[in-house]
Amino acid sequence: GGAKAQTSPPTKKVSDLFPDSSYPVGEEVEYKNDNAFRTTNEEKRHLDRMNQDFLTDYRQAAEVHREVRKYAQKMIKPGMSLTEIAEGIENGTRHLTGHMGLEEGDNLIAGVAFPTGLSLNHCAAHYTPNAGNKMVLKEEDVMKVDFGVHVNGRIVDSAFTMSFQPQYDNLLAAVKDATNTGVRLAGIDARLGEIGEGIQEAMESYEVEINGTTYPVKSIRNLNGHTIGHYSIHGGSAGKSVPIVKGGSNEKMEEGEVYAIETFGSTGKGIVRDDMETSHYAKVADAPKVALRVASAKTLLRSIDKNFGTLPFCRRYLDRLGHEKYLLGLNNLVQSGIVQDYPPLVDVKGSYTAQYEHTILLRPNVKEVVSRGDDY
Ligand SMILES: O=S(=O)(c1cccs1)N(Cc1ccc(F)cc1)Cc1ncn[nH]1
Ligand SMILES: [Mn+2]
Ligand SMILES: [Mn+2]
Ligand SMILES: [Mn+2]
Repeated sequence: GGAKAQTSPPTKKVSDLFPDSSYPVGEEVEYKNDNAFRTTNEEKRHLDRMNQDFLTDYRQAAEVHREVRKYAQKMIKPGMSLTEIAEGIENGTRHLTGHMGLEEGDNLIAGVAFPTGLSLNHCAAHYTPNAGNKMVLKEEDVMKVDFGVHVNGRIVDSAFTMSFQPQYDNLLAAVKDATNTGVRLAGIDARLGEIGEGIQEAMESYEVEINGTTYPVKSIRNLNGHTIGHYSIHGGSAGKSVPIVKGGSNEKMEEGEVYAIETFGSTGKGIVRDDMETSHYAKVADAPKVALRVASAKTLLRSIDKNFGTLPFCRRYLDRLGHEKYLLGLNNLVQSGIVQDYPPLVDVKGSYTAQYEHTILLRPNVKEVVSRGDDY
């Protein structure tokens, strides 16, 4: 394409590709039934027009996400190390937002919103390589690519699954269908429990044959979608969860909320537990002011505050900022309740899990699937 086309690897800021902040609007879906009035209601449209900066920031982050994942889907091949995959995605996000995140505070303006999840096979979420990781993507792997982009704290949390053998196609189809069902059922006044029921029904209508054995696809019952707040990946203490199985709460979705609709399918037990070495961490929003005994914990906490705030980070990001021998301090911050650790979440060994995730905006007059692309 002309001057307006993105390079591969992606290097051009999207703010240069879309002058006057004219980023693509996400998929707009009208509200149904009792909320259908919102489409034309002047007061709701006025409220929406008042959110221009919020919408522009969200759409810029979403465009970065689409362009980076398009590159990732093309470049990721078996034989590549997980580290080079993660760094390729993170550097794409940094170049396209124009924020490399090396100077203090820079990553809080725009850039990487949380660690690049590259969870394999029975591992469903929160896995990214730590320094020294030698893992290489294999042809038989099922990899969940879950990464975040933010602009001024407006976080796009979106994920997809990559596989290289057709035997996994039905597993991926089940989860893509389940996530799209969740996106369709979501809306102002939609009840969280009913969304979970619909997701599970779609998910569990599939089966998949892998290496000669046929498995029913199960919805992972202790994983869920979630609200997203300003610089807050799970909507903080008032955050809501979107179940992906029946039996959830009667609570309703509300006007102005932002949700990550994510579903996970599995050929295993359909339950995950913590396992393996932790890579993902985040400062707790209303953390207690604890007197820190460990000196290194103090300097580390100052760096976390200045570079990530409450955005999740991983050990590789601390390495990149020049921190060394920080593990004692980091573990002290976790023990003190100042930083939350997010260990990898795994189903049983030998099982296969898949994920799709979109971020949706419950605007006053319309539902916008801001992370929608022509890929998923
Ligand atoms: O499972 S969560 O911890 C959660 C918390 C409350 C409801 S769901 N989590 C939030 C998160 C935690 C750490 C991260 F580095 C990034 C995100 C969901 C998620 N993980 C990846 N994409 N979405
Ligand atoms: Mn900028
Ligand atoms: Mn995610
Ligand atoms: Mn999420």
